[in-house]
Amino acid sequence: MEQIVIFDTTLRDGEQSLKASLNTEAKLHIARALERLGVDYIEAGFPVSSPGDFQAVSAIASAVKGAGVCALARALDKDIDVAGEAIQRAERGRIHTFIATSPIHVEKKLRKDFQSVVDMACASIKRAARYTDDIEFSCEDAGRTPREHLFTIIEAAINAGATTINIPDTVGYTIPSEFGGIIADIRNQVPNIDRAVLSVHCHDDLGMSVANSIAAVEQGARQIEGTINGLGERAGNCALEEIVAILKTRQDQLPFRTNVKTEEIYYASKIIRQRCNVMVQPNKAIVGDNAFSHSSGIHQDGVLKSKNTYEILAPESIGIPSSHLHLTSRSGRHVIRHRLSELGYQDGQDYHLDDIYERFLVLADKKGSIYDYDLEALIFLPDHRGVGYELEQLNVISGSGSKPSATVCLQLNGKEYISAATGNGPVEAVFHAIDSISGIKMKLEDYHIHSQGAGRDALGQVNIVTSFDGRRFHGLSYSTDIVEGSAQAYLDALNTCMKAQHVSHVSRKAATGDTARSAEPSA
Ligand SMILES: CC(=O)SCCNC(=O)CCNC(=O)[C@H](O)C(C)(C)COP(=O)(O)OP(=O)(O)OC[C@H]1O[C@@H](n2cnc3c(N)ncnc32)[C@H](O)[C@@H]1OP(=O)(O)O
Ligand SMILES: CC(C)C(=O)C(=O)O
Ligand SMILES: [Mg+2]
Repeated sequence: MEQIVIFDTTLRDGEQSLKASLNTEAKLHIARALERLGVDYIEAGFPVSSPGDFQAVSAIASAVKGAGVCALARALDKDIDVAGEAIQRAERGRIHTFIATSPIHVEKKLRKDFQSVVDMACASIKRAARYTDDIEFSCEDAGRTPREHLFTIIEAAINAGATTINIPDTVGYTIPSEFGGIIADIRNQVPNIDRAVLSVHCHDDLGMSVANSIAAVEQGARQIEGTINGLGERAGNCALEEIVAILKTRQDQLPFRTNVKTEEIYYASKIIRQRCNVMVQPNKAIVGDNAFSHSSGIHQDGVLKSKNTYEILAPESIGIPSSHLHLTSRSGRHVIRHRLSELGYQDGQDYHLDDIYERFLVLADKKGSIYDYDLEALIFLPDHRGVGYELEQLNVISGSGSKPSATVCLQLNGKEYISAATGNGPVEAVFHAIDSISGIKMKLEDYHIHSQGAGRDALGQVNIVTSFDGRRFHGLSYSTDIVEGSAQAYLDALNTCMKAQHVSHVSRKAATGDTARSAEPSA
């Protein structure tokens, strides 16, 4: 199988797009991750641009042994000399020199004619040969350069000593069939093209950088340039993790190999996110948070039955420990049972799926995402529906300068009961209102609230111990709203108390004919 050379320019083109440039330490950290990943070349920087970048490129050239280290230079003697010096210590040092070839760039930016550009390119390549025999030449804005000009400058560059010819679509202007056509024409029309490796460097302005690079490979390009996470000028560069994953997944269409260790992709992506302070969108191919996460019930069911129903490559092959089944109100029963069984709970023994699923949907509609602790809360949360007081509505007014008050609406046996009360705080006001409905004044012995999970959508777990008539009752609730959670926990204790009252009432009556206090509502 033929090899595709993977040329990483995260530290050069990627770095150009950052709000703050990287220091040597950060660049070295990223370079190590890229070396671990197995890219063939690391374009470490543009040494003439600043003393700091010169230092960073030199440090990477000294430290990295597992990849070639490349330095960028304009077609100017000064740039070439500084680049040559920076890669001096590299085991495999490359100089990458470039000059724009499109009429727009030549005339408007460089303010030269095309022949001067060809001359500058050849002179800089010859100068680079003083430092290394590994010389890359790029025709900047090749995507908008007339074919004849491309053929002319490429032939001249190879004759001057360039060993890699790079065709950048600098402004991401071309479409795949067009870009593939440029590569095919270069291969067919440039007489000495076999003496160089043909490379491509695509930008993503129209979202086609990866497709254009693949089209180029199909037409004979053998080096792909890009960045991890698709970092780079404007809309970014071709995302190398996507290229490598495509080549791995579609061997049937693209029989090429790379030296990249795909299991290192996720690690490199994370290091680069953190060091560059640029996160990736959740739905980013290969490395986004959702790239291996399944959210809808039908997909989750499919993946649980056979992963390849919805996964075309294994997350482990990218270095992601496993795919993730994201629980939302679009999830179905299969995935709930699966996750609970992974957590050690058995349907029928610890919970009843239909029952928990109904409550799962209510919570998921409210919270958005459901985590393991939410599921566990659903198991342990007592369900008094239909067998005690249920909270219908709760309104609380609380703030500095006013006495906290609460209006509570409860339901019991199909009837609604409403009461309002004040308290020292909103929770006490709620408890007073509940007391006035039930007519049972439980004593609050203990009240604990703690967070299940972190973040703004964490669940508040409320544990309450009350006492009444010499007995203690435990109340528990989980809620995203701690006042509502307190009401639910208090009702839980109240409902248990009412059951106990009923039992003792019946048994006492049976034994003595005594009339114990009834727990019927007073409102
Ligand atoms: C497509 C790309 O990504 S190319 C790489 C782009 N990366 C960068 O520019 C990052 C690093 N750049 C820098 O630090 C600075 O721009 C430097 C050090 C390179 C140059 O700084 P300055 O000398 O102040 O020039 P400035 O950046 O303002 O302008 C660029 C000059 O280089 C010239 N130039 C641009 N490309 C080339 C080239 N490939 N070969 C020769 N000259 C070039 C421009 O015509 C302009 O020349 P002028 O001053 O005669 O008009
Ligand atoms: C320096 C060159 C290769 C470049 O980054 C571009 O043209 O996009
Ligand atoms: Mg570029």
